[in-house]
Amino acid sequence: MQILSREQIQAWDQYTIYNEPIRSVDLMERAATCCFDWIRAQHWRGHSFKIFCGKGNNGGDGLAIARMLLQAGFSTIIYILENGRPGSPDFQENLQRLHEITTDIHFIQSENIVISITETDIIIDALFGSGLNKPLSGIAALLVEHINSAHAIVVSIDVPSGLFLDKSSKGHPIIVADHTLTFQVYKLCLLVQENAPYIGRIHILDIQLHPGFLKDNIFHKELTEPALIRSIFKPRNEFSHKGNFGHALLITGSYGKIGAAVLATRACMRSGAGLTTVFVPRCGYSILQSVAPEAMVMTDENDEHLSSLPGDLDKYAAIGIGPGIGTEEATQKMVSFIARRYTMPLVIDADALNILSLHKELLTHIPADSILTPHPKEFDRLFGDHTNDFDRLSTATAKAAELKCIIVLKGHHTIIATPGRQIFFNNTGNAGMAKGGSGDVLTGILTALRAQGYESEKAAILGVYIHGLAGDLAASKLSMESMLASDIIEAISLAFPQIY
Ligand SMILES: NC(=O)C1=CN([C@@H]2O[C@H](COP(=O)(O)OP(=O)(O)OC[C@H]3O[C@@H](n4cnc5c(N)ncnc54)[C@H](O)[C@@H]3O)[C@@H](O)[C@H]2O)[C@H](O)CC1
Ligand SMILES: [K+]
Repeated sequence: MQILSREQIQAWDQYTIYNEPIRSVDLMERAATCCFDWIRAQHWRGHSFKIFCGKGNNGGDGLAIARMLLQAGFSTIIYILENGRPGSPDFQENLQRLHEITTDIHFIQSENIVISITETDIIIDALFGSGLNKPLSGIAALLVEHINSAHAIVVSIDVPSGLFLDKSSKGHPIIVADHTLTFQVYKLCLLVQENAPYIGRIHILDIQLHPGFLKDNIFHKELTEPALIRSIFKPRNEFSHKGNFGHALLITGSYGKIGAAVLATRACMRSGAGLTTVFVPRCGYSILQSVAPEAMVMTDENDEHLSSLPGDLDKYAAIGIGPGIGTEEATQKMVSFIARRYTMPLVIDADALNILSLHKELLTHIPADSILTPHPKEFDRLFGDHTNDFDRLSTATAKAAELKCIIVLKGHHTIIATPGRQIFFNNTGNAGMAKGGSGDVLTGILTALRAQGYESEKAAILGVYIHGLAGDLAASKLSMESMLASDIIEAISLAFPQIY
């Protein structure tokens, strides 16, 4: 699914009106009908509706929904946030239609907001949608605060009012929704971590905007969906042998962090690599040999941390480096040598990223098409502090292009930024994966996919998806609270069949 900017969504609206063709007010009616159908399907009994409308088209949607609820017999009161100016034409048309069936329409025009909201109320938030042009202030801000301090279920239409679609709304007044009914496609503001407190559960309503618009335009942001994943996935040929699936090398572990090596190794083997070799300090030898007997183990001359190279790097189809390696001076030298001399793409994670942050000049040397997998803190160490997720996204886009690398910025919707300035938002995974070890598992999966011949960009999109899907399967069996990174590895076997 493409993710459109505010301007693109407005253009799509106009394209539909012109090409379907359909009158603007009828498109609003279609959008409102989708919302009404969703609301009715919730079977909220014993509740009454309080609908808060602005005077733009988001408010127009609210008025149309109010009419439908009243006609279906639901107790409904309408509140309009007055701004002293006429509403949009479609708002005015819907106000007139509503006047024909109710007088329960109230205008909010003073800072003294006395509307009582109880726990049995359902709030429909149709104050502002994609037309928001500045942070809410004055009566609008007070109204948002009033709604947020009540304990009613809040359903936001299109976006929670106060959220900008494409830029940060940090620190501004924003409705805290339980459900967001958004039209046609995801908006960027519904995918970034910083807005998680406001958006509740997202429901995409198909209001049948004209499909021609998607064919006639190019988009740079996309949600990864099963169809895309299936188009990337390469089924195994029956006549293949282990040599066809590549030899993966994992450069991992230090004293006290051999677990990271174990997790990355086991995830790599579970994700289809033909052969897996793991390079660890000597203290990791017996551990790896006992918990990962299918892997080959090579040890550094040092007991506790890595300080040398694991022989000839060119014989491996893919190399993953970083989980648990620490940042000892000798380890820094080893990472620096590999970053400078190796020419095939690497999967670079965890402490290897921290080492790059300590020697930023290395960034320009890392092999093209390498996959970097930072979480937000590692990302900021690499590329500088960011105050919000939108800025982080812009930097990821720019740096992926500049360094010709794939940047996998880990989060609720992990972001994959490509050298071609394309951004993919992953849509699998859950909060149960926010635990130590999950990242090591991802490194193993990505290295395995690279070893099997997937190009880096495809390996990143597919690997992040599989990782999240395995996490979802683990959570459904074991709960988000109790699942461990090892459980994600076990669930990889169940995740693959789901994308065949
Ligand atoms: N294709 C679709 O997605 C459809 C969307 N619909 C709905 O229309 C809104 C967008 O409507 P629009 O009139 O462009 O904008 P808003 O209703 O969000 O508000 C605009 C209104 O408010 C004023 N304003 C903006 N910011 C502020 C502020 N901070 N304080 C005070 N006033 C502000 C602005 O000047 C305008 O007057 C979309 O979200 C959908 O809900 C269609 O119904 C169907 C198709
Ligand atoms: K809204």
